[in-house]
Amino acid sequence: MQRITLPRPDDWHLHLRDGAMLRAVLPETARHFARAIVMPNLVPPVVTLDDALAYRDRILAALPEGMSFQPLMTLYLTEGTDPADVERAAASGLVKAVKLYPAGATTNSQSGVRDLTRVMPVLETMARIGLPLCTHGEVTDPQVDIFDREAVFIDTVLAPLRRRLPELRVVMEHITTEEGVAYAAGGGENLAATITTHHLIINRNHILAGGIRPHYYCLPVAKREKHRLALRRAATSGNPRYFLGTDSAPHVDALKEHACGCAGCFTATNTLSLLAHVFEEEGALDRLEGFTSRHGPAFYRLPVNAGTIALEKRAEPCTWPEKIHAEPGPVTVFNPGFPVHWHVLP
Ligand SMILES: NC(=O)N[C@@H](CC(=O)O)C(=O)O
Ligand SMILES: [Zn+2]
Ligand SMILES: [Zn+2]
Repeated sequence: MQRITLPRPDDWHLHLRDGAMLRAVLPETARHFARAIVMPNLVPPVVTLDDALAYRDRILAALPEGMSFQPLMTLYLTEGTDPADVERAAASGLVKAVKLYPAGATTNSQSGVRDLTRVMPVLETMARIGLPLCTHGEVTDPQVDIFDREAVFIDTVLAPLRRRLPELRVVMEHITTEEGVAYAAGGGENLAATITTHHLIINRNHILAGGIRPHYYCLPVAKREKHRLALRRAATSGNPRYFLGTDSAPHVDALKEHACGCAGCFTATNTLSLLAHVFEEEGALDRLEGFTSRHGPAFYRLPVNAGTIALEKRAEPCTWPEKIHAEPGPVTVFNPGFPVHWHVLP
């Protein structure tokens, strides 16, 4: 029997939603993760420090008795964001990043940024105080093929921005391409990238070949196999530029299994077991703790968590509920499509 022990992990990109959905999904994350960077794409979005503090209170109120979890808050960058509010938010110690959604790029991104020049005063403030910018790195130009939108974002938005403001600290969220892997590798210490669990497991065939599988549809959409392999090499490389951001994104089944289905994979429940499986396949189990527990805190300038979590490889496969039952409706748990034997110990 094989066993591994990790410093308690963190999730550097998570969607918790609000209200009844928040209550249903929060325990799935808090069971295994000590902290998470909580995405601000609520309706209406979490824009100001006051919004973030109120949302943080709702998250803590939704946490079941006996569980501990620290939400690391983010602000949703809009063209009306006030640099002084961002500076106060950073000084509060409770807001750890600002999130850039190009308007129209993904779920609830309508209030995002259309013209980067309008947010330059905010970005200059963030560069000065060292507050990271988390990016949903896809262009929204309908002329650009959806499979190219990340690479085009890097060339036409991110690289020019970083040349203009090299001190700005940037996290490329949920990278999905070899171009993303390469750009993050060469970006120096002000740049990092999160990688999701599902993008290490599925490529675009999983979504489209032999029938359309809406529960594998997320944004950025999974790409061809060579990109998945590049992500696996990056995640298991030991390079501190890369760390885990699950992008676990619950949507009720009725909205996933729909003529115009929502983007998002819900992986909070089984992420750690899946990651152990992937890292073992890559012969890199010893590097799992860097990815889940050390590289993220190093970038965000936070301590590594004091507690630990153990996983054990057993002959019998893990079992998970097929769905989480939230009051607004069931949420399908990500199905990797193969048996997984790494059990998280209670
Ligand atoms: N990743 C997704 O496919 N969906 C996310 C938004 C996002 O992270 O882009 C969501 O909020 O549902
Ligand atoms: Zn995103
Ligand atoms: Zn996300």
